[in-house]
Amino acid sequence: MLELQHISYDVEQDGDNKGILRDIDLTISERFVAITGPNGGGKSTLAKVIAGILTPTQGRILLDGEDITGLSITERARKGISFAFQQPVRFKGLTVKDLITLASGKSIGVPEACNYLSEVGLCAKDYIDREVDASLSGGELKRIEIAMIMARSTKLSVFDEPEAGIDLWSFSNLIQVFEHLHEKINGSILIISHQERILNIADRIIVLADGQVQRDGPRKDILPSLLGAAPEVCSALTDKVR
Ligand SMILES: Nc1ncnc2c1ncn2[C@@H]1O[C@H](COP(=O)(O)OP(=O)(O)OP(=O)(O)O)[C@@H](O)[C@H]1O
Repeated sequence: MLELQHISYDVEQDGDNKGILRDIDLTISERFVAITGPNGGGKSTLAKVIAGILTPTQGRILLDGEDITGLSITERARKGISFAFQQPVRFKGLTVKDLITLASGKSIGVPEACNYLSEVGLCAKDYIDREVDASLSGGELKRIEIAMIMARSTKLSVFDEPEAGIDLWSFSNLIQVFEHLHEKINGSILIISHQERILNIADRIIVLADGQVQRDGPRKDILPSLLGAAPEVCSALTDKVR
């Protein structure tokens, strides 16, 4: 269970303090939680604060009751937080199999590594020995990153807009991947998304706007109002996958 207690994140702008996150209080224990809301609302910043990439100006973060606010990304990863970037990282010199094996933390054979690739819709034999370098497309890289997170199977997996940079055809496969993850993952998935089809598989939806939690509740209570909602939320929901 992840607890965010009075989390604020300020930046200095033109000599003033600008509140990017403002007094956020959330407890996340559901299996699949989506964070959505208008552009610039603070979603990516919140994901980075959870992963340990940014340190909050105020507040505490607890994972299963343990205060992890002062821990680095690596220490948090060890405690069981995985983070998938909007723009995945390339690892020159390592193959796809190397990365999946590293992520799983144990020695796994080619068939098992291939299973993870198949689950994210990649034809395993074409990818298993490929180097994770600039020759992979953004969508391929994103799916490899999701396969790594599946192999890690941590307490909390955070995905920042997994749909970004993925074509519509691959996006349909990605939805299936997340539906599958929802069924089989042991921990929680926290996913930042503007996509109705992703929000549609969430147990809970949190709407972040202007650095604050604007709405929060079970999908059935939040999604209908979002779909008929304020213009800026609607455009944020529809603008993203092109
Ligand atoms: N280091 C920084 N300095 C100044 N402003 C910042 C900084 N980091 C973030 N911001 C601003 O904070 C706001 C929130 O940014 P963030 O990326 O968290 O939004 P988001 O909800 O993820 O947006 P999107 O839906 O467009 O991805 C934006 O207005 C952004 O420009």
